[in-house]
Amino acid sequence: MREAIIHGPEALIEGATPASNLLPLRVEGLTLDLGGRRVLDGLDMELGPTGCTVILGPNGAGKSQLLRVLHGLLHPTAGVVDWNGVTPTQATPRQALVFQKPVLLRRSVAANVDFVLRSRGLPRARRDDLLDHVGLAHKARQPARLLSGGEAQRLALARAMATDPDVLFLDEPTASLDPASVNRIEHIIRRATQRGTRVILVTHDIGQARRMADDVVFLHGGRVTEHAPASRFFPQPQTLAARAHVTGGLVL
Ligand SMILES: Nc1ncnc2c1ncn2[C@@H]1O[C@H](COP(=O)(O)OP(=O)(O)OP(=O)(O)O)[C@@H](O)[C@H]1O
Repeated sequence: MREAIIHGPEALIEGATPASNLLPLRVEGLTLDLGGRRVLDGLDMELGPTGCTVILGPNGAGKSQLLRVLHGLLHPTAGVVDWNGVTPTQATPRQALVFQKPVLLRRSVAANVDFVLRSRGLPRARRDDLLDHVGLAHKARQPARLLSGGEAQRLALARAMATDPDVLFLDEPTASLDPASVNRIEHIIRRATQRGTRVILVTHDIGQARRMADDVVFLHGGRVTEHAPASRFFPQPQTLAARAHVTGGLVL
């Protein structure tokens, strides 16, 4: 049996004001079967009110499917997902999920943000600030399909932040981006966290995990095998699998 090290919600991150009453998040016995396969297997965890949680784990561990269940896109086969008394489906409108491959409309950069603002009945006047915030104001009239990978990710972030979500899920937002683009996106995420947005980030970039994480959830075989503050996780991962993952070894 795998060792499970679960810690409760962390203290408030200094300087951050929780914008949300969706936290803490409590997950108990979360099980998800897909295509006759058990993808999440009795997963338990609890996330505190502020900061950035990084979810680490090898390919196929269940990280992306976990984000989908927490966000209410997939219904669990069994178990409890409790957003402070609210179900994932009820919580969905107050959350945003950015996929690894940004989903953008075949319209201009500006129209991509306008679409989100309009769909939520929010003033279009916010668009210029949002584009400025992600460094894309000068590309507002350009078709979104002509953006580079890093620019497209930043536009996806602008769209996600247009609704001022309480919780922002990011699934490998900087995969295959150059170091400067990674830096810009990390800066945007950090500012969101400082403003009180709760960030839950999946990444395979251990350097990024070290830079961004307040706490780390290590997922293996559809289970949380370790959950600890980053300051404790990185120097001393408690499980063999987490140790191997952090040092680039083979996770069995
Ligand atoms: N629709 C599906 N039917 C059956 N199995 C699925 C389905 N979708 C995902 N899976 C399986 O669920 C497991 C977890 O997938 P998931 O995408 O969550 O992994 P991950 O940890 O995000 O991996 P990666 O790091 O490679 O992105 C994988 O083994 C995958 O093959």
